[in-house]
Amino acid sequence: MEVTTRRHGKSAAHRRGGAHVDGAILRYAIQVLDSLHDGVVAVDSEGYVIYANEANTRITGLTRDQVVGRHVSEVVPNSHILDVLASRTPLLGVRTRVFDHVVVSNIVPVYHQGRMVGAVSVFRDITEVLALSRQLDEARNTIDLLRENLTAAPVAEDGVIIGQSPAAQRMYLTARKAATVDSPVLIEGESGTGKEVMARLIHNRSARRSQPLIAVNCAAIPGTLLESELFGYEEGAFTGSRKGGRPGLFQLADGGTLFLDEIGDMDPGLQAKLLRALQSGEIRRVGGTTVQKVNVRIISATNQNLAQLVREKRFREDLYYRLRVIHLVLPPLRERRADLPLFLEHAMRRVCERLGRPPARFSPAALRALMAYPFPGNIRELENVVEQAVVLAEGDVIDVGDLPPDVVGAETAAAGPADRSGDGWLGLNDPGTFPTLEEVERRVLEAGLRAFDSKAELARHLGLSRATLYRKLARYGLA
Ligand SMILES: Nc1ncnc2c1ncn2[C@@H]1O[C@H](COP(=O)(O)OP(=O)(O)OP(=O)(O)O)[C@@H](O)[C@H]1O
Repeated sequence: MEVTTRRHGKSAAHRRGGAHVDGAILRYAIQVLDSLHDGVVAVDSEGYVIYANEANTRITGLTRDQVVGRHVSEVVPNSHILDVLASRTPLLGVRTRVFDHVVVSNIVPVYHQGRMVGAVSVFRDITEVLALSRQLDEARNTIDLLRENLTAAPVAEDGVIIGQSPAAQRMYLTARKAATVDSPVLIEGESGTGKEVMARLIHNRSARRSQPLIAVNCAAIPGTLLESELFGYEEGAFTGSRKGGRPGLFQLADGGTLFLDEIGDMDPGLQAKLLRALQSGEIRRVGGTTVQKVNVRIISATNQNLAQLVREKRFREDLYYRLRVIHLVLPPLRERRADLPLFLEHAMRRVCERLGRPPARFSPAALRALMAYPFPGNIRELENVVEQAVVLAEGDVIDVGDLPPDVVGAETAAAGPADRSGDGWLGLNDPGTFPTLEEVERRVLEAGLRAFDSKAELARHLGLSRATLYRKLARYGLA
């Protein structure tokens, strides 16, 4: 390779005389190239490597001996140097993966006396930059998530716990919107998840709040009786009917809200009459001939899967869609563990007030046991457990011994070494209880939240970034 300087117009080799100076300058130039932080690889016009600097070794892990003299395609199969040789035009800012590094290169053809003699690639390792930018993205996501949580709904309102989990907050926002309109609302959820509480919250925030909210449990009243309960009856409609007849709940709720609990248990004949009343906005008393206009907002609830009842033809499809204009699904407590401390504290305050006792608190061990218990009866069961414990406790600290045996047993079962080590812990012994991967992930996250002091520690242990852990927790309503 000939190296010349043009500082004084003449070649330095010519001025200082011969090969000795060329050699010195060449050595100096090579020192310069080797001291660069960026990698440099030069190839001849056929693509054989004639030079690679030290940074190339640091970045690619390949020594000079492994590179120089070999064809560039053997060294880095996806190298863009060959493209430059073929096109004879520079390629700037091109990104290439070299083994486990990502580099960004500027590749230019080298000309000597008008003839292309090769190409040189100067590249920079951006692996770390990419990793940092990924971390920055994750940090941004976490900030967004936290900001969303901070600016979202309150955690409690009018004695109703909303909860902190994103699922609960979303549900609350839907309920708040539901309060601004008159459309029918269907609330689904297991027993004790707070369906009636939610219905009252919607009514109390709506323009109808000064009018009555009438609640009726459709499962508790036999079909024919329920019809006259809902629509009222005329005098003489049936044996034993009251003189002058009686107004129905629709009439009593006029201007307000009618809460139809356990709607899934309504018999098919009555379903048809209810649908007619909702479509026309008119009701007809049992035994009556005239119709009466009513202005009633319907909120219905069920702990059954109404869509499934529709599929089984046990619930009218047209009525289902009529009732389900706004659809709220209340999660069971086991799917919103992050909200458990709020519910426990709320129940404790209420129970102590009701019993006229000074405020009590849970010992850490009692709290751990409660956090491990699945509460199949949901918030209602949680309230009963707290009341039982407060009644049994001697002082103002509720300890494990004050909790019902079921609750304590659950923790032992969840944490017992024999259980945890065996496949039985996840129900892997039986196809009937065999979990999906999602269920396994959820259960591991739930257990992790109990086992580790902080989410940062849990994320580290699971080998997840904090943002990924937060996203997963949010997905399962555990954030
Ligand atoms: N968000 C909440 N905040 C505070 N307490 C609640 C909340 N939700 C429910 N509760 C309490 O839990 C108990 C059960 O609530 P609710 O009767 O509304 O449940 P439900 O889903 O309608 O039950 P069911 O299906 O058995 O009728 C009530 O005592 C209620 O006060």
